[in-house]
Amino acid sequence: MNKCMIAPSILSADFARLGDEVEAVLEAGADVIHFDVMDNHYVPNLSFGPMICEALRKHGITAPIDVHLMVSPVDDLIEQFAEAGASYISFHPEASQHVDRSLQLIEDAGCEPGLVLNPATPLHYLDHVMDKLHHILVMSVNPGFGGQAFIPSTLDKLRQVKQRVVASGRDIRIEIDGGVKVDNIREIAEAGADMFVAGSAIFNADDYGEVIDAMRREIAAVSQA
Ligand SMILES: O=C(CO)[C@@H](O)[C@H](O)COP(=O)(O)O
Repeated sequence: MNKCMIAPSILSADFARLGDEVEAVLEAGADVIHFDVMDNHYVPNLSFGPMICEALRKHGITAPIDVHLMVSPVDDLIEQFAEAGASYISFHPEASQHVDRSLQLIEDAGCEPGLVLNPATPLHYLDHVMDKLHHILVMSVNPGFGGQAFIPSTLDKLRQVKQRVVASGRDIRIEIDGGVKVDNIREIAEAGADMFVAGSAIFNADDYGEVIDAMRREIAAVSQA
């Protein structure tokens, strides 16, 4: 497995200065830009679509863009995000009529496919599709808003996802999203995550680099233990 990745969620960025904000977190050491797409239907909030993703690419952002689709239906947006410059695209299985087909559409569009599991979404959604997954995103809050508190029961869920990934023998990233902070990232890493989405913890700080460095130190403490 490659190194652990820090993925700031731009949902907590200053939208009036989005290009500069994304450059700033990348300069501060982020690996991936996490892009939360909300449709005010699958989740009770509305965020941004493919035009903003394309604008970031035009602004010169070359880092991977990790698109998290909180939308229903799913398939219509896949091609649009691939054309807009998405690198990874994940969706919620209960929002897709045909999960295998949606995963294949992402792959065919040239992006890395992933599935997202809400805190109460059963793991059986992973059955029969592990061979198609590049990443599994475990939500540690209910989707729709930044700044929520981490739900502790998702640690056990992470451990179970990790077991499934190990049993599959495949190199599937395990991503965690929601309420990730410097003071809980170590136990999250211990439970099996290797890609960490953090919105408010990074963008609400005065010094993005300080938070990202502190997160990396906490994660490194697990690998050295
Ligand atoms: O997908 C979501 C929320 O639906 C997340 O990506 C949040 O944006 C993470 O924000 P913090 O909990 O880190 O503030």
